[in-house]
Amino acid sequence: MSDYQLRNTVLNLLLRIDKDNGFSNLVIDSELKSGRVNPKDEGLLTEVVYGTIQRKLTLDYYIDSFVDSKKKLDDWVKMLLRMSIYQMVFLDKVPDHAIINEAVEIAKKRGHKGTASFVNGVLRNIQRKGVPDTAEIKNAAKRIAIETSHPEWLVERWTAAYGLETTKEMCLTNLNRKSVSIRVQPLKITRNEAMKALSEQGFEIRESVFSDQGIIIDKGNILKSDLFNDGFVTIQDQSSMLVAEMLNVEKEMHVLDACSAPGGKVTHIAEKMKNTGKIHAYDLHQKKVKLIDKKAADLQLSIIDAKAVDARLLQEEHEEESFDRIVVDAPCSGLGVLKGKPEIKYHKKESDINRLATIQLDILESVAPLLKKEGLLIYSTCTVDPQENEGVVNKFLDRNSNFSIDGRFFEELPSEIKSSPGITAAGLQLFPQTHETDGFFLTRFIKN
Ligand SMILES: C[S@@+](CC[C@H](N)C(=O)[O-])C[C@H]1O[C@@H](n2cnc3c(N)ncnc32)[C@H](O)[C@@H]1O
Repeated sequence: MSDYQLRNTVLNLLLRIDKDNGFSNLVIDSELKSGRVNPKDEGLLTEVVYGTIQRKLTLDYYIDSFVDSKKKLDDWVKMLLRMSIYQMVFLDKVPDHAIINEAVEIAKKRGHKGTASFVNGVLRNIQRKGVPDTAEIKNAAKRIAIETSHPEWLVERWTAAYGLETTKEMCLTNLNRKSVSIRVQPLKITRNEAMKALSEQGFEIRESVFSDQGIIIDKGNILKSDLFNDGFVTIQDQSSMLVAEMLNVEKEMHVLDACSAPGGKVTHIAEKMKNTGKIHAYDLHQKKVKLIDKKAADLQLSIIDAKAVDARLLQEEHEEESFDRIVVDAPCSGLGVLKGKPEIKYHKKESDINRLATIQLDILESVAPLLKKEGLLIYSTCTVDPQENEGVVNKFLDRNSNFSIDGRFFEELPSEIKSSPGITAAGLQLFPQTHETDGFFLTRFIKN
């Protein structure tokens, strides 16, 4: 693949992610798996696609200061400018003149001579004058929003909840690439055995403190390893591993996972139960239920019964007090996973949060009667938002006096996390900047 073809592919991927609301990680993975991209170019392709999405608002701020606001740009022209400026400003692998020449070539082929000279003019101007200084933006929230490419409403919302410094740190951390962590399937391999095998294959790895099944990968592509392809390990963020760790399951228990797809946590729970007992795993979408079945089959776990049912209607499926443990890993705004799925920050609206908080509470209330007395219920989300997290927990407690937060939850947390800044009476909010994880919330209720 020539440099020109590589840049054209990057542009196509970016347009696809933008137009179809596609998840960047899925779109990139499928392109890399297609075999069309030369392995030596994989790093640059991934970096430019992610980086351009991560920095979209910053890049648009730069473009706006060089382009007349009345000029209407085609989507592809704007995206071509964004990806070119991203490389010129934030990467130093390719010289500016080569980036500009290739952008002009693409513009010539996709548009006409006029488009090419417009693209050339904007990029040469930026090369000559440099990008505008964001320090001149007086309003602090607006400045963080532009500098870290987060929508202003989100910066204001986080600032109100966690303060300006924490918000700034969180927004900056969200610009970093996501670290990969994996979980071993302990019925097939021990963590030590997996670590030894990975080290021998040249991976740089560390033990996770979140789970005795967890391994952090500092270097190496796990998707290409036999351990992954043969179902000895699965990819899971360390924060998500806490759910099964804190659920305290035992062999032969009866467990409900109300929002289960694609099956990351439910398979971990099945491993903890040593593939004995029964887990009922639900998800709203039939298509996604297939993903749970596939993950369970890959990991050779047979106790998971997956079915498409709206979790708000589970009282029609099961009798009261029939489960020892319940997990509600609720649909949420996903604002904790912006490192890996940066496009989420542009698609989410503040009004989505009200709607999601209602669904989260409805699901909790629907499954609450199904839990046995003294049973444990974990509520978790992959978001950083006080309304969806502590807010939903407190509303649930107000309306369900037979439930309380299980105080042992805080004692049982891994020692490295016990004094985490995100601990409140309602549970544990993990921030992306604190423990090398996604932003994640979890808490444990006990039924009295
Ligand atoms: C955070 S994800 C769950 C991730 C999963 N627990 C895992 O570890 O792989 C939330 C899931 O809830 C599902 N969902 C959304 N609304 C639902 C509902 N009313 N009932 C059941 N599942 C729902 C979504 O389809 C999505 O797969």
